Formats: sequence, C-alpha cells, structure tokens
Amino acid sequence: MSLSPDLNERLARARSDLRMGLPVVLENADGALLLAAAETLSADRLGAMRDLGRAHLALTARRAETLKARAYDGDLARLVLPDDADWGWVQDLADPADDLARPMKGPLVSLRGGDASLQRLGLTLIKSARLLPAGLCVEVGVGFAATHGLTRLDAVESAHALEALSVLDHVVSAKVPLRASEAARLHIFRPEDGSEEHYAIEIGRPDREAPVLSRLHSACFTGDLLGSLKCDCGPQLNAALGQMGQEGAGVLLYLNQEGRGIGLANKMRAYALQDQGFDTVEANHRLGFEDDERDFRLGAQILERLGFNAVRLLTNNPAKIAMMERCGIQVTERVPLKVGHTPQNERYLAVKAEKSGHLL
Ligand SMILES: Nc1nc2c(ncn2[C@@H]2O[C@H](COP(=O)(O)OP(=O)(O)OP(=O)(O)O)[C@@H](O)[C@H]2O)c(=O)[nH]1
Ligand SMILES: [Zn+2]
Repeated sequence: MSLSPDLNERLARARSDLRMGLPVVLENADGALLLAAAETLSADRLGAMRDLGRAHLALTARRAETLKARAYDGDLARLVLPDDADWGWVQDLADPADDLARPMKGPLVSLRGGDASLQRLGLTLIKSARLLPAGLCVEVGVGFAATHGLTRLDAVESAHALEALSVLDHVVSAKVPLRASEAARLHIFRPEDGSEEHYAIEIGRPDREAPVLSRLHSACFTGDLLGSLKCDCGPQLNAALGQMGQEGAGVLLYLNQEGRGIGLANKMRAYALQDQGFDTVEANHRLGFEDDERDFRLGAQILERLGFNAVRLLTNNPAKIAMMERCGIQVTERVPLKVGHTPQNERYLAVKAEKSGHLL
C-alpha cells in the first residue's frame, strides 16, 4: 500500500484544513479553484487570496434567498466580491447573526453561466466540516496546490466519495450497566472517512430473527446532557432506554449528528436566530442549511452490522421510517415517543409537526 494519502484521507485532511482556516484546491478537467471557508478565514488570508485574482463567495441558495441575491446555479449562488469588500463583508454574508441589525448588504451581483460544480463540491465539503456553508473562491492554475503545500482534491471522485455512505468499523463493545437496564452493552462504530464515531447501546440480548425495539437518537448536547427545556431530546433518550429496559431488549443508536447534522456551533447560531423570532426551520434556512442535514443511512448500516433487519421504531418522524425502509431495514411498527413537552418547547414541537411532518 502506498504511503501517500488516499481519497478518504485527503478529504479528511481537507475538512481539517478548512476548519483551521486554510484554503484547499479543488480541481476538475476545466481548472482549479482555491476555496476557503468564510467562517474560519482570517483577514490576512482573505488579502492573500484577493491578490491572486477576482474572488467570489459561494453560498447555498437558501442563504442567497435570505440575502435577496440571485442564485443562478440552482442550489447555490456565486457572489462577486466588490472591490471595497473587507473581512466584515464576507462574515456578514456568511453569517445571518446580524441580518436584522444590518439589513443592507447589497447591491449583490451573482455570477451567471459557466460551471459551478467546484463551488458545489466546496459547499458540500464545508458542510461536512460542520462550518457555515459559505466559501471564498478564487480561480488558480493547475499546480497551485503543490507550490503552496495545500491539499488538492479531484472534484469528480471527491463528489462521489462525499455522497457515498461511509463504511463503519466496529471498534469495540463492552458491558455498561445502566439505570434503565443492567444488561446493557455499548458498541463503538468508527466511519472510515474520519468523521465522528457513532454508538449503539444494546439492551439485553435481542433476538436477531424478530423485529427489535429500536430508536435512532440524534446527539443533542443541550438536551441530552444539559437538560435543556428547548427540545424533547433528553426525555426521549431516557424514555427510549427505559422502555427497552422494561421489555428486556432493544437497541438505541446514538448518532453523532448534533443539531440535525449541522454541528453544535451552527445549532447555537440557529438558537440565536430563534431568539430573534425565527422558528427552527427558518433558522436553518437563514444559515444556509436544509431543515435536516442528517444521514440516516448510517443508522441502517449499524443495525445491519449488529445483525438486525427489522425494527419496531420508537419515533414520531415519518422520514426516519421511510429512510429505514429504503435502506433495507423493515419497520414493522412505529412506537410513538411522547415525552418531554415543556412550555419552552411547545412552539418548537408544533413547528416540527407543521413543517417537518412529525406526528404529535
Ligand atoms: N438545527 C437544529 N437542530 C435542533 C434544534 N432543536 C433540536 N435539534 C436537533 O434535532 C435532533 C433531534 O431531532 P428531532 O427533530 O427532535 O427529532 P427526530 O429525531 O427527527 O424525530 P423523533 O424520532 O420523533 O425524535 C438533535 O440532533 C438535536 O440536536 C434546532 O432548533 N435546530
Ligand atoms: Zn435536543
């Protein structure tokens, strides 16, 4: 095996570079694009990138819509950087925190025509690094990455790899007696793409030939650990484990897809927008995300790896059921999970029912 990094390793390195504020180079047959995440870009690096040529800012169409900028590329927009645009201009376009306080960001000019596939890959990569989906871009020549010691990615193979489901390694499992059940075992799964690990908590020794009581729980630091009253995650986690304990069997998947897959920092940005009056879905859109950025295929893969092919799923979310079925896991029953309603999350739960199809 070669000692040089393979595609997955280069992608993991690129995510890490972007989080550190370092640009990466995306290449296809037509050329090369230098890309930096707006969120972590320093004023110095912005200056250095602008010295290379005309820069533009790639944003998702969701973010462009809030900014009233034209998105000629369908799901994204490429905004020309005006000559007098400084670091603050880039931050204001990327981050909606001050949209209401400073509404005038225009006139915004969007690039039209030409291929935006490198920018599209750039935004996918930035999202997978759990940063705000906004990327500063400058076209560069082939060979630029090698000269400057930057990570270089081939666009076509990278786009496929980011779309593909990462294979999970079962790293280890051990008994952990829980309040809900002393017969509990924690399994650790590690994705080969270097992203966050996911966990499975197996209660008892469920029969692999019968549908297992199961829950796909998405990480919620605020709800699970801090006891936040803004959502129902903590009580749902405890109730699900409790029911599995009572039945003597079950499997709870703890998927590290914090904030419906946008990461904790972005979830806190969404909470700050909610304090300005936007609901949970609107807040995600203003940040440039879709309502739900989670990948439930991971859950199906973990169930399969543990030997399950049918579940009684504890959920109020019909999209989870549809996704399990599409991934080959049969859902024989939906088991409702109605706990943790508080005055503070009444509106949140109502919006999920109205806009995201959750069953109340
Ligand atoms: N982006 C964002 N994520 C949130 C917000 N509130 C909770 N979350 C996250 O949402 C995830 C939980 O998803 P929910 O929408 O509550 O429920 P669900 O998993 O879709 O459906 P159920 O199976 O019925 O619980 C966790 O990852 C939380 O961190 C919010 O206001 N914004
Ligand atoms: Zn929560």
